[in-house]
Amino acid sequence: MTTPPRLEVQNLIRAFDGQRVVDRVVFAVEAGQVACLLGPSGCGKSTTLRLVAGVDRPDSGQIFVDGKPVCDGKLHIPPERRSVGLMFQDFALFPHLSVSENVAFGLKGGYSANRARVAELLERVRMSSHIDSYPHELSGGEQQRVALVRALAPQPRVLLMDEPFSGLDERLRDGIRDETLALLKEEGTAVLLVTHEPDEAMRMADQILLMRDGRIVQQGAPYNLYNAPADRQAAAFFSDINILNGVVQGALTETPFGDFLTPGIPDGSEVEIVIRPQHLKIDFDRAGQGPAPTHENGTAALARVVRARYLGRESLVEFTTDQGGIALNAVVPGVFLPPADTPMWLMLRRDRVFVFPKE
Ligand SMILES: Nc1ncnc2c1ncn2[C@@H]1O[C@H](COP(=O)(O)OP(=O)(O)OP(=O)(O)O)[C@@H](O)[C@H]1O
Repeated sequence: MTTPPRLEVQNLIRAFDGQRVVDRVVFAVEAGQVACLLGPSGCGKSTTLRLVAGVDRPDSGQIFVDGKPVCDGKLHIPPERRSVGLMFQDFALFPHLSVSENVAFGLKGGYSANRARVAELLERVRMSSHIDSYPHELSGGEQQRVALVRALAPQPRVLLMDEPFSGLDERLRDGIRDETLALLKEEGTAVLLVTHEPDEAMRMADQILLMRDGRIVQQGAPYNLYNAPADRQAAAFFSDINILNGVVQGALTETPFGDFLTPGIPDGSEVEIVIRPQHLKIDFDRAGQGPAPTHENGTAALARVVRARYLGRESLVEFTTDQGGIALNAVVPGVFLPPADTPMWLMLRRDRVFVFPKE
């Protein structure tokens, strides 16, 4: 017999004032997996999380924990009986309780009956020396670590996290994210984490659930979402993008960068050819001569520099192609600041190009 997923959600629908903010949402999270609900503000991420937590009820759909229903058309198991831990944005620790008492809060028998578990968890997040401190004596990052182990102390089957790192200083964030991830993996908890930051989802998730207007528009490993986005908006969510517009003729679309295969799209349809700025190749002009076409990069097109800016780790160079006046941005590692009007040859890495019917 196969083990059911730790968390499974089937056809979840929730509407406010007749407007669906969660629309036929389906996903599953396995033990030891981090799934990130990712999407722009207002797309329904927090509402989905609240439904799973049990603090709100869906209009229809089912939620299962370890294969057992906790919510369906009739059944509504209250939040405290779902084996689900919560860690929300304002992870407020109880100010009148010490660190050890905070961590032991959800444990039967309190701190005195659970000294070993509390000590082990605090050790795990390097907070042992603060065991008797009170929340106001801790930094934001320290409070966050205590909040994490408080949520994990009762060994929930599923941990729900809503923008848990958003209150932290940016320099602290990466370290705490990595530490959190290591602890979650060790505990083997299934995690559903809400974020609107693609970088956070890429860093944390085994599985990204990309949401838009209440629906999950794509789900899969970070690599797949980045390298095989479902549509233009999904591509644009993870980085800036360049778009070349074209029209299909005989399963091909002609551009200054050569022809692109557009099979399955009817003749005369408009398409968008999308490429991320870091996937453009740039070559110098040699008296009007550019690089020869290649299988990997197609045909080179002559372009002029509009503006170049240094961004720290990389440089952003804006171009316009001579043919067709197409505006294209290229991201180049390090310092690369050619003056305006410099002619250069651009190529598109064919394996990094996405073709979508125009939306
Ligand atoms: N109790 C409610 N009553 C009416 N509308 C609500 C309620 N809760 C949420 N909404 C609406 O549902 C939509 C989705 O909200 P939700 O908080 O789930 O989005 P989100 O993706 O988590 O956004 P954010 O990242 O800004 O928190 C929003 O338009 C919001 O105004």
